[in-house]
Amino acid sequence: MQFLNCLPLYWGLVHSGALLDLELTKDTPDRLSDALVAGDLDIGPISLVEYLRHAGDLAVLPDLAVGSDGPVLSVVATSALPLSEVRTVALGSTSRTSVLLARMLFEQRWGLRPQYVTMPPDIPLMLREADLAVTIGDVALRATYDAERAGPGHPLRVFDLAREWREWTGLPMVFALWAARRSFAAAHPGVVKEVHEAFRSSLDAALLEVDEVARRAARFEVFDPATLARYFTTLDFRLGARQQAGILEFARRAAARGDVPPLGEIVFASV
Ligand SMILES: C=C(O[C@@H]1C=C(C(=O)O)C=C[C@H]1O)C(=O)O
Repeated sequence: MQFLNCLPLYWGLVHSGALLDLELTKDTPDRLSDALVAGDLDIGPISLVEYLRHAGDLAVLPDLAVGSDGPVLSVVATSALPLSEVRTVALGSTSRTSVLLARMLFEQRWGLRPQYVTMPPDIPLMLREADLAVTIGDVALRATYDAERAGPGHPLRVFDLAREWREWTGLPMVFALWAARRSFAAAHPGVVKEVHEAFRSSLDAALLEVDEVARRAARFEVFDPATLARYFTTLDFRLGARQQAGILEFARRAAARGDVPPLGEIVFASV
């Protein structure tokens, strides 16, 4: 995914030369999700909502996710107004899960009924059309840091949607996971295992030397090394019991609203 959040996952692939014989694809999460579902990708990251819509066709790679157990810094609602005065909401077009999370929070947690419009993820443009903007990824991370740096004088309020979810449910939020199409996993178990191992060890290596990863990444990103190191260690890449409980709770609430079919169980690929 062409977001900073995946850099630790891909970091070690470059060093180890793993997966060089596979074709790697880079795109926004919404497009990668569509490609996996359509069968144009065999293994890839998938936004949680899209997983829930197609769980029957997919096998989840264990122990790999993009989420957070508390604030995530890069999934935010931004507004010049207090929430109670928000009437219109612009939802960023690269997100599937965070925009549904935002709707749940508005409607079920805060008891508000704003009008929604979907737009490309550009906060100034979104705030020209709507009272509040929901964005993910690097744009959202920038908004968090601008607000932190400016302090109380900042004209915009920034709401971290993973923090809101955690306060609401007591659980981590999982935004994306990795999955293979089940037909592919059945036909090529060795490839799924190899890809899983490559990602896992890449991630472990990156998190072990996170300051070095942040320092190098800062050379070609707008964020400084300390900011990047904090972000990489804020993200939760695990898919353990708590994260799975977070997924099941999100699935239950999303199904109750009619946004996704009910989730039976999470079927994992054997690796
Ligand atoms: C934490 C993030 O999670 C992302 C949120 C997604 C979504 O809302 O659909 C999809 C992929 C994840 O990368 C982020 O992008 O900042």
